Amino acid sequence: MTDVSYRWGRAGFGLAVPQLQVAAGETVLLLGRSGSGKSTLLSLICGTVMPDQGRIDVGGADLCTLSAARRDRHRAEYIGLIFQQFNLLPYASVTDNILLPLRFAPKRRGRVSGPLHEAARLCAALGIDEALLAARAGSLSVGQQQRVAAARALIGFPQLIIADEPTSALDAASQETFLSLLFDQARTHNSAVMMVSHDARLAPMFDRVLQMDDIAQTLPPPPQKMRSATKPEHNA
Ligand SMILES: Nc1ncnc2c1ncn2[C@@H]1O[C@H](COP(=O)(O)OP(=O)(O)OP(=O)(O)O)[C@@H](O)[C@H]1O
Repeated sequence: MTDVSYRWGRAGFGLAVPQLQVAAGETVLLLGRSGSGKSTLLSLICGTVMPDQGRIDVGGADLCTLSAARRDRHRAEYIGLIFQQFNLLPYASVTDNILLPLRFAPKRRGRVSGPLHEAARLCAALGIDEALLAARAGSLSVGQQQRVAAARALIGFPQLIIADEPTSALDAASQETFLSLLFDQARTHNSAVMMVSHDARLAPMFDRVLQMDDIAQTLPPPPQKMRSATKPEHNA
């Protein structure tokens, strides 16, 4: 992204990012204090919020030039998402959850010759027991759900995997195991991974570590209008 700025509402939190690039296959950790705008930045990269100015290139297209419907399709094709709460469909099976993005992304679907086989392969690679493939996603442990969410993001190997605090519910050893399994899969297909966390201890596992304070500026609040100077006074 280049020269991007965004403000929530008229006078809400504002963020400016002069330059941010992620190379193919790169793993990037984005660190920053609570409220510094990490999730806002991820929403801009995903095209779920549109910048007030600037360019955001994902998969060879400037998101700002796409209609809302094309942006949704573009996101499904080029970005795999792992949310903090995983956002799995609790009543659907593990397999159906993993296959879901392929419904909205024909190019990703085209890269998967046998979807059921690929879902099972990803599960095995990420340490999900084969017996769980038919289980309801909502019946799984937090650690298992996180791996299913990773398999869903990886299927069809989009160019970019975005992960918003996906390991915050796990202990340190489980976090490391999860990340190394995720990175092994992403690297085999040159998918980049950009992950947000509060936890600087994860830094050595990543190719590059970015601090919000170094890549983004918080915008000052817009000037208040001088309402009292123009408003007629009422005498009681
Ligand atoms: N939907 C929204 N509407 C209005 N303001 C919002 C919205 N989402 C976030 N903000 C504001 O943007 C600022 C940055 O929030 P954001 O969630 O991006 O930070 P963060 O670094 O991800 O925080 P955390 O680490 O606590 O998740 C906050 O002041 C927040 O109130």
